[in-house]
Amino acid sequence: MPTDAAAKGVKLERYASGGALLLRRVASGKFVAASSHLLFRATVLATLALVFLFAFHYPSLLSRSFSLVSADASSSSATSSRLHASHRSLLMSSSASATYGGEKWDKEIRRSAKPRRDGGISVLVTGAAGFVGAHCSLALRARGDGVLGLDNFNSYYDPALKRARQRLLSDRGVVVLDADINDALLLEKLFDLVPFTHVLHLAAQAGVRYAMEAPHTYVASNVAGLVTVFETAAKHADPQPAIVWASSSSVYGLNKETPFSEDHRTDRPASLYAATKKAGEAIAHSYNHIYGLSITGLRFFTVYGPWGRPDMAYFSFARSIVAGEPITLYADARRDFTYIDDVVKGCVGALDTAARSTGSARSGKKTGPAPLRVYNLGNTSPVPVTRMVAILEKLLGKKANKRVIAMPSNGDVPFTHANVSHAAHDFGYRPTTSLDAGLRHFVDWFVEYYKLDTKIVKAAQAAADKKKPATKKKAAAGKSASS
Ligand SMILES: O=C(O)[C@H]1O[C@H](OP(=O)(O)OP(=O)(O)OC[C@H]2O[C@@H](n3ccc(=O)[nH]c3=O)[C@H](O)[C@@H]2O)[C@H](O)[C@@H](O)[C@H]1O
Repeated sequence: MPTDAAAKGVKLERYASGGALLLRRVASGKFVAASSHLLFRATVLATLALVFLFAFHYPSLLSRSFSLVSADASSSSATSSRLHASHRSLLMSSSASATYGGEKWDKEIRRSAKPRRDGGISVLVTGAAGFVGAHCSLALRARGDGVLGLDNFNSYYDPALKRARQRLLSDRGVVVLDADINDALLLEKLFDLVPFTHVLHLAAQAGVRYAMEAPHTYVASNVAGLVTVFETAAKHADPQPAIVWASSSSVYGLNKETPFSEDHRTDRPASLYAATKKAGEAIAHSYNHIYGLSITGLRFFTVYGPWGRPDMAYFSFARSIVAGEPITLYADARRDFTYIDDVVKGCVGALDTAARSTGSARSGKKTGPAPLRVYNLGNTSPVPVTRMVAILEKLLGKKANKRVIAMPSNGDVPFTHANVSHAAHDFGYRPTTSLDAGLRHFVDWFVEYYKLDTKIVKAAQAAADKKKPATKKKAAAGKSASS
């Protein structure tokens, strides 16, 4: 009996627990039903919210108007956010979108692009809020040419500086659109509105060493973006414009022959940046060959000056010297530093001597061969980076906290030196600015732009002038001192 009772007890317990289980199952069944209902409602709501957000952020896809591209101006300079932001902004629009088109917009574009002198040219400048782009746009506008700029304002470096350049251009009547070179529809729209005689294509992902951190941004901008510009110019623009674009001294890569001449080997790039520029030169060849596009590539040599790029060594060193932060110098590095005004003269010379394209977007045929040119735009006098730092120290009145290390394996090359005889022959390119004179212009601008203590800097510059022998003093005073 005790065993029976015990067995019954176990059974009862089983029934009881079975009942509880049943009850729990019934309850959870109701719960599941109730939750699926809720889940269903939540999904519907979330879908509606997403559709709304999508429509709000991407009006271009729904309305067939054109979307503006602009990078997140407030993003920090931390590498990860820079990487993310610049990659995103190369191909996508960000939260700050707006629409293109409309009578007023068309009128603004036409007004900006219209030459104001007889025989003036009409130039679409890509990367117009960039360093070289802004200077070239100003120079073209100053002599009465029509200029329309575009720039994606990505945050590879401080977009506030790009906006300041945009304001400078706007004050002189040059419109710089927030737009990306990968936006083919926008480019087509611009070519529909304006019969541009020239495209000065300067938009690119710059920087030699950053290519190791963000390789795909280089492909998106320097390869895909370049193709989009060539495609539109070749197949849509009527008439086809002549194109002048920014290649780089970095294409010489591991070349050891000096000074670097356009005839030297360029098939051993040392960085991905260099490889994308070299790819650009090959792509230019094919568009010239097939479509009769007149194309000129300019190999820039470490361009510096006022309104420059904060990622470049001379600029970031100046900031670090002022802030008392250490700088790292790569031992024995030398560069053919080239002053911006000299480079601008080279760009304008290349535009003025570019023969017309020979193709037709309508027929898809070319009437004959069009020119394909490439030129070095350098200073022809390499200077050790240590010397560049010494000049900055003198001009800023402060010693740098230097750390010298062997050049790391980061895509850098130890030495550049341009032979510019082709550019000199074809459009009279003659660089005339010494590194002392050019850095002085840079420091004057730097001090004013960042509202630094001018008194300290002026005193340092006066002291430096006193120490100089008379002939050098004269050379440093002029903007176009000989190098
Ligand atoms: O001619 C070009 O085609 C390229 O020029 C520019 O590249 P670079 O000549 O490498 O300029 P930049 O970075 O200012 O370094 C200058 C020097 O400082 C040395 N350098 C650099 C950094 C550092 O921390 N320490 C250092 O010694 C370094 O070893 C170098 O010797 C453009 O950025 C590039 O976009 C492209 O246009």
